[in-house]
Amino acid sequence: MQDEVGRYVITHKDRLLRLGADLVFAICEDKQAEVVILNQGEDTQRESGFEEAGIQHQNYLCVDLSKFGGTEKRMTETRAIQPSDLYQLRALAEPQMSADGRFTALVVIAVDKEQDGYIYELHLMDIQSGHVSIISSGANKLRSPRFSPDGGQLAFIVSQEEHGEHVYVGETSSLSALSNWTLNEGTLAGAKFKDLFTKRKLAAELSWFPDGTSLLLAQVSSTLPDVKEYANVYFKTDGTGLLRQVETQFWLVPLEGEPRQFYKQQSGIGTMAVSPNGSEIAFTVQKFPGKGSWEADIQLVNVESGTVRPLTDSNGPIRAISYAPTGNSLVWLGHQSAASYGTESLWMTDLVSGQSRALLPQFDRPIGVIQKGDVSPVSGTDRPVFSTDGQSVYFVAQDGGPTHVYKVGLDDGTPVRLTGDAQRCVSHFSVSTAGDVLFVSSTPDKPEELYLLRGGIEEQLTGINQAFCKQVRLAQASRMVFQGADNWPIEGWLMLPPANTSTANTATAQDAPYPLVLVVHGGPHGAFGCGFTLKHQALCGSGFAVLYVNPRGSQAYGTDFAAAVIGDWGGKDYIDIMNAVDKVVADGWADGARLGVTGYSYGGFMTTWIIGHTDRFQAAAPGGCVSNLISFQGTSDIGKHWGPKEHLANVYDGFETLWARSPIAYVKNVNTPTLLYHAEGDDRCPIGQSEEFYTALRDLGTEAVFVRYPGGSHSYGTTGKPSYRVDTQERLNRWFREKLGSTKSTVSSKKSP
Ligand SMILES: CSCC[C@H](NC=O)C(=O)N[C@@H](CC(C)C)C(=O)N[C@@H](Cc1ccccc1)C(=O)O
Repeated sequence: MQDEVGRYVITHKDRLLRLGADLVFAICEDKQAEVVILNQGEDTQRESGFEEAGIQHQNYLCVDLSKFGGTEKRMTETRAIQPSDLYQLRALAEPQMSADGRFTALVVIAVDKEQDGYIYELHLMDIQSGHVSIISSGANKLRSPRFSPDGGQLAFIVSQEEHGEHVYVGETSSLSALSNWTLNEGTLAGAKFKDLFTKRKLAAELSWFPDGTSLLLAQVSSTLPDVKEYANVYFKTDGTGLLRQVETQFWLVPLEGEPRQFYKQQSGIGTMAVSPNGSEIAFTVQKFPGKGSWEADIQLVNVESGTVRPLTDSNGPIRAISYAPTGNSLVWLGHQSAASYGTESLWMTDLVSGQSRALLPQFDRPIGVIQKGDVSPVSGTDRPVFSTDGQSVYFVAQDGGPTHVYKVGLDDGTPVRLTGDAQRCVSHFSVSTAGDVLFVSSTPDKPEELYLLRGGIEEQLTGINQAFCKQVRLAQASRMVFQGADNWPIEGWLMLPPANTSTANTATAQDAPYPLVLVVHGGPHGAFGCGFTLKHQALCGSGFAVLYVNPRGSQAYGTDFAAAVIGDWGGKDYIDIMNAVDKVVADGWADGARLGVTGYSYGGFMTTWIIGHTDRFQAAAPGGCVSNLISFQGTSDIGKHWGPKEHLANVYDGFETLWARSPIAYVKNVNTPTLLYHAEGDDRCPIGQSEEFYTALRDLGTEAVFVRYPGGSHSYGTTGKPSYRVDTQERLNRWFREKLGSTKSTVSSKKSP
C-alpha cells in the first residue's frame, strides 16, 4: 500500500477478519487510508459459485479509490497491451436508474475464455452507499434490466439456449441486499426472484405498464423449412440468415395472475413502447418485408381490444420510439431519405394526425450511437427520452469524433450538450424522472465506465476496467485535421506506441518515425470516433503508430460530406486518406518505407483498392472486404437496394461503371503482400468477395494468405466468438510485424502530433 489507496472498501466484515483485520486497520491508519465496511453482517452468499464464473467481484473496490479522492498512481510495472486483453476487458451496457434516483442497474459483459463466449452480470448499485449486488447469469445472455415505475421492482430477461428466454422480477430492496448470485438453469437458487414468464424467443425489449403491476413482452416465433422457396428479391439478412416466416405475439404479463396475449401478427417487429396511461402499445414494423429496403412504420395496438391502427406513412427507417408524458406524441430515431447515406435524426410524430416533424432540422449530425469502439458485443442504448415535463428530449449524437448526451426543447431545435467536453464516446444512456443522466462512456485510452450527471456535476460511478488499465500501457490519440481532396478538412487521429516507462502513457517522440498502420473504417458511411478501440491499442502495443481518419463519405460531418462518396468509391475518399498518410510521413511521425494498411468491410474495399493503385504499402490486411461491385449486388443482403444507390449503377446497365470501381479490376497491379480474412457466414459482404481477390492474387503470383473463420456474420469482429476476435488481431499484429518490423528506425525531425 504505497500511498496508492485512499479508501479500502470491503463488502463484508468477515472477509476483512479473514485477512487479519488488525493488521489491515493499522496499515490503513498509517497510510491515512479510510476503511469502509459496506455490510456488517456475515457474507453468507460468498460461496455462491460467482468466482467459478470467472469474474473478479472486487471490481468496485478499484473504482472508489479515484471516486473518493484517493491518489491514483500507476503500478510500477506495466506491460504492452495485446490482442488477448479482450479477455480482461469488460463491456458495460443498458444503464438504468430507479425513479427515486437511489439505485442503478447495469449489464456488465466479460469474455469467458474457457467457454469461448460471454458472461453476463447484472450490477445493482445503491448510489449513496456504493454497495453493489451482482447477479451473474453466466453464459446466458442477460438483457433489458428495467425498474418498475416506482422503482420497487426490477425485471430483466435471461436467454438460456434450450430453456428458452426467462423474464425474472424481484424487489429492488431485496436484490440490493444480496451480495453475489449465480443464476443456474432457470432458477435463482435462494434469491428473492420470480421466474415470471418464459418463451422460446422474446423480442429485445421489456417494458413496464405504468401502474407497475404488469409487463409488456413480445414473443417471436419463426420457421425455416429444409427446402426454401423465395419469390421476392429479398431473401436473407446478415446476422440472422435466410428469411423466415415470423409471427409476433404481444403479451400482457401481470406480476400476479395469468399472462394475456392481446395481439398477434404474421411478421416481426422492431421496437415497442407502452403509452403513459397503459392503454396502447406503439411498435415499428418493416414497411416492405420482401423488398429488403429499410422503410419502417409505426402502428398502435389497443391493449384491451387488440385493434390496430397504422400511424405513419414513412419513407425511411424508424426505431427507438418513446412516448411523450402526455401520450399525444412519440419521438423516434430514423430518417426520411431515400439515399443510401441517410443519417438518423430525431423525429416527433403526432398521435392524432400521424404527421411527423424533425426536432433538429438544422443539426445535421447522426443521432444515436453509430460507433462505440470495438470491445462490446452488444449495441448501444440510444433511445431518446422525454423530460418529465414533456417539454424537451434527451438524446445522444456524434458530432465529428465525440458522441455526447444532448437535450433539445420541442420548439427550439437547438441542441444543448450535457456531458463534459472530453473527446469521449457515450455508448449507452438513460435519464431518470428527476433529470439525472446515467451513461456509459469510453475514450480512446480509457475503456467503458459508468457515469452519473446530476445537478450539472459528473461523477464516475464504476472502475470496472480500472485495475486492467493500471497493468497496461495505453496509447493516446492525437486529433489532427488533414487537408483532403479539394482542400476539404479531414479529421483523423494518430496514436503512437506508448513509452515503456512506469510513470506515464506518453508516446516517445524520440523514437519516431514509427512503422505505421493505416486503418480504414467501414460504411463508407460509418465513422471513427472516440470510443476505446482494442484494435488500435493492440497495434500500438506491437510497436506501430496507428493512423485512422474519417474521409468523405463518413457520417458525423453533415449530409453533404456523407454524400460526397456516392458514385466515387476509390476517388476523392482515396485522396483524403492518402493525404493524411503523406502528412504524418512528412512530419516525421511515420516511416514512409514501413507502411501497412488494414480495414474492414468498406475499409476492406479501400485496402484492396489502395494496393491496386500504389505500391507504397509494404503489407495489407483487408477484412470482410468488397472487391467486386458487380457480384456484390446479387449476393449481399443489401446488394440490390443499397448497391445501385451507392454506385449509381447496376449490373444490367452500369456494368462498366461498377467494374471500373472494383478493386478486382486492378488486381494485376498489386505487389503488396496481402492477408485476407473473412467470416464464412458473412451475408453482408459474402466471403466470395475475398475468395475472388485471393484467387487472383495467388494466380498472379502475389504473396497472399487467406484466413477463414467458420460461421459468424459480417459483425463477427465484435459479436463473434472471442477466440476468433483475438485470433484476427493476433494475426494482424504478426503480419505487420513480419512485413514492417516494429523496431525503432533512425532519422527525422517531427512536428507536434
Ligand atoms: C442498412 S444499409 C447500410 C449499409 C452499411 N453502409 C453504410 O455506410 C454497410 O453495411 N456497409 C458495409 C459495407 C458495404 C456492404 C459494402 C460496411 O462497411 N459495414 C461496416 C460498418 C458499417 C455498418 C453499418 C453502417 C455503417 C458502417 C461494418 O459492418 O463493420
